[in-house]
Amino acid sequence: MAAPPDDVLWARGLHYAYDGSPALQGVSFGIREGEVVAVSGPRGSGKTTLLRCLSGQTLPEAGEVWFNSSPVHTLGRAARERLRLHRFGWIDSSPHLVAELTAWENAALPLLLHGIGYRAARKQACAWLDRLDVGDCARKRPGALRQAERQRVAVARALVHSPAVLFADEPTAPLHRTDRAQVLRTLSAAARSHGITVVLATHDLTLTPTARTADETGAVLADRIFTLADGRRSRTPPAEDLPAPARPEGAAPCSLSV
Ligand SMILES: Nc1ncnc2c1ncn2[C@@H]1O[C@H](COP(=O)(O)OP(=O)(O)OP(=O)(O)O)[C@@H](O)[C@H]1O
Repeated sequence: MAAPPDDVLWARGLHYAYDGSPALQGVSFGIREGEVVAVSGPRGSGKTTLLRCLSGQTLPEAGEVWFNSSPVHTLGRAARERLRLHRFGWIDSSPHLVAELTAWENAALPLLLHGIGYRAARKQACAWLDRLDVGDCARKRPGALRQAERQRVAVARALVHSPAVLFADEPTAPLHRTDRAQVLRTLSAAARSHGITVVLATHDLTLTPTARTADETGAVLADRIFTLADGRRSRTPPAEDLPAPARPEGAAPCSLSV
């Protein structure tokens, strides 16, 4: 099947089931280079499974996933791991940092795994921590950081090697309301300023009483919203593919120097 010409990452007819219970039922998806797409839907609608299939962590039972000209769905485990290490970034809802390493060492991990020298890796990691407003935490270990600071370190780690595609799975779920919008704006602005494509799984506004504004879910920062329900793409307006609100150059508002 030929790739859509403008899509950096695309999938067709994805099916996946856990022990016979379907999580994805024929989902197709595409994202252009530099685009920020929010994957929305209620709990259990298949957002995480979709991101895992798109990023090569999970092989779909049927369907195709292509990253540029690479057929992710047919690559072996080692090739998919290389793809994830070099071309993708991943942010989870919980910041899984290495407790024994400092914040900058955690942020530098992808670079160190790429074989970049210690000094250069530290410089790049500290620059990202600065951009994400946690530069003063660089020498602290995760245990000495607040949850929001740990999540910013995890964001720095996901961006430090300038991945082609960043997958963010409910990255603000554990944060307080006041931190959510700021972390999302920072993430979005950092990705946009570096031309990084973003697939952001975010909970359904209507089902999340703690999220009072679209800004807190990332929806307002996205170029498009792709809505899932029961493992299928939801066709229910108005949530499907809403254009982002008009804003200069499509950029998210952000006061940080990213
Ligand atoms: N490891 C697993 N084993 C069994 N069932 C699973 C597993 N992971 C997910 N599921 C089920 O698959 C379906 C889709 O789950 P998924 O986590 O992809 O949805 P989600 O939209 O990300 O949900 P949430 O917002 O709660 O994270 C759900 O019914 C879920 O219970």
